[in-house]
Amino acid sequence: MPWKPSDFQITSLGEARYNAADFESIRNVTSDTLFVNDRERVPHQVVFQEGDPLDTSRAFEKAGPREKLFFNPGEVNAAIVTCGGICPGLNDVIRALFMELHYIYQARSVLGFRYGLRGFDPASGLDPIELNHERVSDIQAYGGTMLGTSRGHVAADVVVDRLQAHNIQILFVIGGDGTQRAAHTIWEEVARRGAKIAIIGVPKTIDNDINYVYKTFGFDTAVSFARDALEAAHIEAKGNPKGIGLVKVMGRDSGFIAAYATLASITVNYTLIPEMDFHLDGNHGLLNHLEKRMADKNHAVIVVAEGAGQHLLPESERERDASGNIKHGDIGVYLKQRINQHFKQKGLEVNLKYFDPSYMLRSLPANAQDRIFAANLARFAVHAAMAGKTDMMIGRRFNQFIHVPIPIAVANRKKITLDSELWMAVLQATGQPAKMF
Ligand SMILES: Nc1ncnc2c1ncn2[C@@H]1O[C@H](COP(=O)(O)OP(=O)(O)O)[C@@H](O)[C@H]1O
Ligand SMILES: O=P(O)(O)OC[C@H]1O[C@](O)(COP(=O)(O)O)[C@@H](O)[C@@H]1O
Ligand SMILES: [Mg+2]
Repeated sequence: MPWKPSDFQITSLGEARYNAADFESIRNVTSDTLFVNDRERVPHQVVFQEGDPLDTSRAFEKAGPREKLFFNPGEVNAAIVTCGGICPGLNDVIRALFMELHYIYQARSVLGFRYGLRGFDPASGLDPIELNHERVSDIQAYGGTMLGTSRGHVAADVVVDRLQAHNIQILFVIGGDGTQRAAHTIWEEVARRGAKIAIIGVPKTIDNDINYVYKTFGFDTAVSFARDALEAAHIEAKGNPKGIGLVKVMGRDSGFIAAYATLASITVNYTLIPEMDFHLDGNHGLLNHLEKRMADKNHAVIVVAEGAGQHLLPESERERDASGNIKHGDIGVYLKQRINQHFKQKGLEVNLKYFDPSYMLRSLPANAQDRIFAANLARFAVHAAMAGKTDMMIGRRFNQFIHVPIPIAVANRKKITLDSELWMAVLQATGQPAKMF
């Protein structure tokens, strides 16, 4: 999508009306030097040609506590909702949002809407819960989200009716690309009504496919778990005559989990991701290559992302989920069948062990890195909201937390490019051919 200067402008609810320093609790933790002003920018690119000027026309607002606030914190009723698939760290975000709102800004109340956008629909019969210290204090120890989540459409006017009925001034929307699109439509409805409600996105996805967040929370935890699965597959492959370990991991449209788990484990011989084209048959196809490797090395490990090789599957297997996302056919099971069939037809022995740890790596509590990152996103989200920013998501680039207008964040999905350093590293670590077709 082409960038226009106006794309970079963060939407605000209006002029700042309060001084953060007037509020005792904020003054206690925020020194003057910590305040970030609205003119501080993080450039879109940091690599440039010597002699060429750095293009600063495309830059993001730097996130952080503002000296001037739009809301009087003590009058704020905030709400939180988690949408889409679960992910390690969701509870850390909820907990940190509550703690920052309650203890630092001393907001009046924090409500948690249940089971994603569905919780806003009166027809669902789901009432929001009032969060307090006791309710959130230990939730980080558990995977999933204490609020529940869901997929499926709920009209923006239904959501805004409910926000207004509860006199909410700030809504934190934790979710992936679909959720951020929903957040944008909610903001459009808020703006249409001229309501003073800030809509702030916190990016969440196990697939790590959201732009302008170098890595989403939960991704690190998922990669560690996927690495364990790859190592188990390697042990099975080496421990059995003519062993093949085949592991399917999540990654609907982007193969980041497969790629990073490959690099973390270095036991993988073939990494198959949605971004690559590959064939099974033919001279250059995977099966022929695998046959040669098995003759040579007697074992192999393959990791496949769930969205890889969909062109190989029958069309009829493709459905959509309640949110409209394509439900992929099971490439893992298909590969298992085709590999077994290939070796059987050739009269060659093979012992294939199939691992499908996909849901397991989403449901874990966050590891140390993800916990730190998730809580930081939450803190920066509260700072942005209190300053009256809206229709934006917290991102992170070049080690800086930034404000990303939601339309920019969802304009493109983050994917692995096949000429990237990441993919070169995967090719080097696996030794697989750059083309398998
Ligand atoms: N384009 C869209 N406009 C409005 N709401 C959307 C849109 N896409 C998804 N949603 C809603 O956002 C929520 C989460 O979306 P989903 O795609 O399931 O997960 P994720 O946010 O993790 O990508 C669902 O309730 C879905 O209906
Ligand atoms: O079965 P579910 O819960 O709909 O989730 C499956 C999908 O969720 C994901 O784990 C993450 O997707 P989201 O980021 O959209 O939540 C995908 O990798 C996977 O295709
Ligand atoms: Mg999504």
